[in-house]
Amino acid sequence: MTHDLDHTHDAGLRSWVPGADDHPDFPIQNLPLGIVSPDGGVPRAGVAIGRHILDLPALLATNLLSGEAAAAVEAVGETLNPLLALGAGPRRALRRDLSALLREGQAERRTIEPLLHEAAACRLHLPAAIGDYTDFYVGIHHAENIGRQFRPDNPLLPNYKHVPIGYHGRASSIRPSGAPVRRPSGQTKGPDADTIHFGPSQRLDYELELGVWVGPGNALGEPIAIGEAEAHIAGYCLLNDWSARDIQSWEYQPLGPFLSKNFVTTISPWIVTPEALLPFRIPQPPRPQGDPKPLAYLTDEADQRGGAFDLRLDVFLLTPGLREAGLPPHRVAVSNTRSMYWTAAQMLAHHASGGCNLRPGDLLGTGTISGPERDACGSLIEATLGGREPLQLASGEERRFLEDGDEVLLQAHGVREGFASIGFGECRGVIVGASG
Ligand SMILES: O=C(O)/C=C/C(=O)CC(=O)CC(=O)O
Ligand SMILES: [Ca+2]
Ligand SMILES: [Mg+2]
Repeated sequence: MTHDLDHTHDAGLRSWVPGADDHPDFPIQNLPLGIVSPDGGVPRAGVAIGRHILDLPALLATNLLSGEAAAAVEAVGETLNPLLALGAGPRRALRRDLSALLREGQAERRTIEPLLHEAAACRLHLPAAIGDYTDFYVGIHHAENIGRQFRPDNPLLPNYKHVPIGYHGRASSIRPSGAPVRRPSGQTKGPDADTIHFGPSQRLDYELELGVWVGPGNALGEPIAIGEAEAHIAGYCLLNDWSARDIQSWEYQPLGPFLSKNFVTTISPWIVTPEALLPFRIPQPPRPQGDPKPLAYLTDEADQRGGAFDLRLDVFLLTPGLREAGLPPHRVAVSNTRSMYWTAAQMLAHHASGGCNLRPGDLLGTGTISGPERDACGSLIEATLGGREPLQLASGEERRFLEDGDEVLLQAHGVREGFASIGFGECRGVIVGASG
């Protein structure tokens, strides 16, 4: 990696903000950036610290931020795009200053305390205006599992281990955590049916993914070298690529997913920075024997050494039956980003390799991240083997696919001995009935 662990990562670091040290997602070692409306006010930049959000424009007005950090906040309006565009320098300066200002023993505590909002009283928005969204397919276990269902004779197509496969998604329907997910209607054809039908999807599913936020980006026609790719990544979020499997299986050939995946995509609203995730970087897991070496434009020594992540991923399902019985959400899966066949840098370098320009605030999805086991599946179509083996819930309910009123919650956490654990915050959505 291009930078190192520093004092902001120390496990012993404590914050004066009440509750921050014990927060499962947002201790002082994380400091993710977002756009919030405190108490219905105008959207502005904020940083999550425990159960609170620090108002960044208000902090700027105190003159407590140093030059480069102040420039980062000055750039921001109602979206973080201008800050993402500045790249790593100002973002790191801001992290250093925030870490110092929120640290236990900070003499300016009395000045900063009034600038904190209770997160529960804030509305969280999309952190950036997303110009373009692309979804990859780097979860190799998912690709094998779902490939087996869509193409039993040919699950993993021959290009998979050479090309980071992706499809262009839809930016307009990306929503922050908590927004309702309306069941889409669409065209379907049962496997043995001879008629084609239009109506509400009967095989509604979720997909457990990470989102990758693009930073500075490239000019049209000027590819990003793999060794430079990290410098163009501004941060990460959780991403749920809601998918209507019945619509998908009928529409997807030969051009790929279209309406089956563009009705809504949910993301967690905090941008977790590459700096915060530094302790959880790992070498790229070695490719299985016999797999081809990636081409040179996808190969970088530093990326191989530390371009992958060790992040625990969880999927929970809360149904109306569980809710009414006062039972906890059902844990459907525990997975890990180690199952990514390609790194974020490889995704980004590949995307730009033909000259396509990536712009600040563009979003890349990794694709569904499933582990090899049944209880590590990042989608229901995998977990229930296409609906053949439904989930059995403590409420007595069964689930093959999502029903109206079901809520899906995704989580991601970095957990490593000797370091503070950090999380991504919430990525949740409740299914509401189809319109009309
Ligand atoms: O293999 C297929 O035809 C379809 C795959 C998907 O539905 C997955 C997709 O959106 C990419 C991913 O999430 O991995
Ligand atoms: Ca997907
Ligand atoms: Mg989608």
